Amino acid sequence: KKIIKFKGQNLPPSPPQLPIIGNLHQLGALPHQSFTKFSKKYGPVMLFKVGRIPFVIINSAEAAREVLKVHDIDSCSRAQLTGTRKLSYNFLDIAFAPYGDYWKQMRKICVLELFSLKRAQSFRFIREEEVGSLINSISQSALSSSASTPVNLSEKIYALTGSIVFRMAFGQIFRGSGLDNHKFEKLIRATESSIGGFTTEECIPYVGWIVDRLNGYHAKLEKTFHDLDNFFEKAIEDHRKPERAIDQDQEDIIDVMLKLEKDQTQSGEAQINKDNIKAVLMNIFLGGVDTSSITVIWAMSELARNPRLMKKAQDEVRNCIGKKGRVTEDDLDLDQLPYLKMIIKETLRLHPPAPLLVARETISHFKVDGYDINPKTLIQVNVWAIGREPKYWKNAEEFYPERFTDNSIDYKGQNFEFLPFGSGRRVCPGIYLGTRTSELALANLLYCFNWKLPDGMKEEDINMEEGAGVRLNLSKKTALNLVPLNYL
Ligand code: HEM
Repeated sequence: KKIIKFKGQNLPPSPPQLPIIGNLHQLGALPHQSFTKFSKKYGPVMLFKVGRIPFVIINSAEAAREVLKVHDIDSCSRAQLTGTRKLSYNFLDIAFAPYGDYWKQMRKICVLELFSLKRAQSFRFIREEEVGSLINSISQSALSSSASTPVNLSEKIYALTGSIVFRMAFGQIFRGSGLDNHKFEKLIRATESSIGGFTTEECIPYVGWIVDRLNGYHAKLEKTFHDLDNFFEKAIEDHRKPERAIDQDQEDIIDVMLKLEKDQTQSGEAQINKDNIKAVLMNIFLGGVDTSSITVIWAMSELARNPRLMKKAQDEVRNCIGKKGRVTEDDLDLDQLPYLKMIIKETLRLHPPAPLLVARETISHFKVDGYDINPKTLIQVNVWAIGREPKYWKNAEEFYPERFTDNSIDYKGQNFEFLPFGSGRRVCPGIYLGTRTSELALANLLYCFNWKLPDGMKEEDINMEEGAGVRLNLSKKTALNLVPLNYL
């Protein structure tokens, strides 16, 4: 039937497939890297199959523009997968909800209420306090002599973004929530590994369920759901308690969602209920914690490898801030730290936290680069490959923030050679929140400390390999350990 259906179509080229599994064996541990290699042979638009599921991989800015701009509406749904269905309370979230009226409504709430500029700025005190705690905790390891001990910066930065997102979503309850950083990280990792990917049964019908049963997929999914749900349930119920009275400018995400729920119930158009709130909270954890921490960790790794850039960045921040003691968000607003912002851009170019964006599912037929793309095809835009393509970037593999001097290339989704936040209808709504957190943390790390490599280590020894295994986000394989020396 399929041969008849697709007869006469010009499908994108594919590497040879094996029966049943298709191209599964060719994806490797880091699929974005495998796709980049294959595109040298098969071109910028390729068709892969994982079992029976067709994926189109986009590896050029021109093709990305065709998909995300020209055919945005034809390609802006999401696949309805088992793990995602469960953890999103049957697609009541924003990130994984299929395109339709429900998603449009949630996206509107998200843009106008949850992540608006005003709301994001109201969380400023949280970001500044938590960055302050990070600096204090590093200061304890940083004696002014060379006897300081290395700190595991990866762990510290992850704890920072975790605490910020936690407080934004739940108010003050992190430390009293019964979850410590470690348990919290485990829960997020478990959620990440169950979401966004397929079960074997989805790829290989009839027999795949045996593999899912043997590897305990469903039991793990149930446990993750149960842990997450218990936690959200308690947080929401705590917020409903009558004794909770807070000022409007101190509202967290749960407060805002509960207020919307109440308003809608009163006006008789109830759309939001507890499950919607839980699903949105899940998105905020997945979208907000890893992405910003990964950005700061890669940025510090690149700078530690390159003392010239590290000094230039520190000189900029220190000349601007003087003896004030801390960098605040006012300093970021005043456009006084252009080099710092270029470092964040360059980090997002070489190390985009979501190297393949979030897979989109096509709604209708369209053509890209002359190839037919059919409905129900998954599309993955390889922004990692596009960000390293010599056609768009001179000395593309080099970390060189100066490349952003005097040009208007930005990450907001209009420059298709640089798409760390995606583009079009599904573009990340957390751009401001994500970049603010990363900039503030990096600026303070550079301002407050001089950084040395642990004894016996040279710049070229810093391991810059990417970590495999997590489906959505691309972290550094090994932790970054550096020795802090107090500057002030
Ligand atoms: C450096 C930080 C961040 C990066 C690099 C990033 C990247 C992305 C990317 C690539 C997408 C998919 C876009 C697409 O499908 O075309 C996305 C979607 C999303 N992000 Fe972010 N993100 C960041 C921070 C955040 C933060 C802080 C939040 C919220 C607290 C957030 C919430 C979301 C949500 C809800 C979506 C789904 C949008 C939809 O499908 O309509 N992100 N993000």
